[in-house]
Amino acid sequence: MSHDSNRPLVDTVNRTNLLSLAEDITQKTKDITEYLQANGYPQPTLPADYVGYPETVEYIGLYGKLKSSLDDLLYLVQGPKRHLWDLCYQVYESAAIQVALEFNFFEIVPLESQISIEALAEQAGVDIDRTRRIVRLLVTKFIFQEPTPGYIEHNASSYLLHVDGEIRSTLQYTMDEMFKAASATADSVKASPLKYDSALTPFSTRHGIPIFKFYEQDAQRSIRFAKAIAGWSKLSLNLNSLKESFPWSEIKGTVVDVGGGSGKVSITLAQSFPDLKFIVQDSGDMHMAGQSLLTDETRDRVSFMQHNFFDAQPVGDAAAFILLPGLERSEPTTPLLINDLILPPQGTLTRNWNRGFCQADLLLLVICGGKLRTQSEFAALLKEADERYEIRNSYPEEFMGLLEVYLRR
Ligand SMILES: C[S@@+](CC[C@H](N)C(=O)[O-])C[C@H]1O[C@@H](n2cnc3c(N)ncnc32)[C@H](O)[C@@H]1O
Repeated sequence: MSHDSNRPLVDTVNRTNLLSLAEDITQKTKDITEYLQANGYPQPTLPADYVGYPETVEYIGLYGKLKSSLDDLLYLVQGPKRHLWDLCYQVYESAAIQVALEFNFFEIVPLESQISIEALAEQAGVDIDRTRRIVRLLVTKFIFQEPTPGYIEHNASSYLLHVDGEIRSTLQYTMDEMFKAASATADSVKASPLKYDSALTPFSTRHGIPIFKFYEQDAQRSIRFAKAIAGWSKLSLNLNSLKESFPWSEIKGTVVDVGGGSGKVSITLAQSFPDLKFIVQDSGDMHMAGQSLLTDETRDRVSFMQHNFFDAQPVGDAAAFILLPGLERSEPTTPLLINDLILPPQGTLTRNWNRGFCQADLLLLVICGGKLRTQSEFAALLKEADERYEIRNSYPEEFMGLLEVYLRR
């Protein structure tokens, strides 16, 4: 989605009037209903296995506008005390999801039928009392349902966590190592209130070592992290926009995907551009998760290489580098493609979109002392590394931005 479509439109709604907001919500709901009808989508009724939501730019835009008004109405109707009350309880809701994930509740509850809470507890190896209390809180948050007292079945969200191991990994690593790291954020700021870097992060405050050292030492969590990154792209990122934002069919040869994780991006590109080969470089054990993502049409063209991107780049003569370069030894036309979020200028986004960017920005702070950057901040950072870097194109597509950078020769 281009940011233009997210910019606040001239807004005639009185956002501090309940009925004015409610009428706006009715109108925006009608817009969605009409969009679904006109484009042949069913109206959502949410059976557990329902996955029919359009993943189109138009639908995401319509949904975002409705959500903004729903948020405004809720805040107006509940007021600050209830709002702060809810914020406090978010911690305990996360605690419940943490236990459900750790003890495999999502896989234990069968796909098509109910299970008694007793049987769930027994298979999970947790006492009935705590199992019951945890699932009952989750049911109120649209995770599982309890159609008959004492019996649990999937709703659409828990169903997705049952069937999709990558999305499940995204929730698991978030509620495990990342949630623990996030809870050490104030401690980390206290330890160094006026400056931060990639060594002093909430993650290292909580776990004792920086994030990628942590994964180097823990093969199981490293594989889960690779799957989790692939899961993120299913939940929020639109890989299609990456396919469209650069003329991949015009380059020939090998693309080096630096810090490419499990290779999800390369494999997706390889499926659409059969003339390109990819080398996925990563310092961790990510390739183990990547092997299982390969398909027959991509197996010969996507390879994995363990490589620390702080060491000299072993591949020269590449067609393109995603993220970090070995540009000196490649043609001057070889682009460095930085695939990252590009922060739009402040004040140009709706609150929903702004929240999404701010959340990702804090995630980077917590895990590696990183941050989101605007295009001009990227330009300044690149110049710090080498004066000759030039950004020639940018595609600030929602959460799949791309900067096309060249080394001037
Ligand atoms: C957020 S993930 C991105 C994965 C992939 N590019 C994607 O978009 O799906 C960052 C990746 O960088 C890798 N990484 C971190 N430090 C590295 C280093 N020093 N050398 C190589 N890879 C590194 C991590 O192992 C991880 O897979």
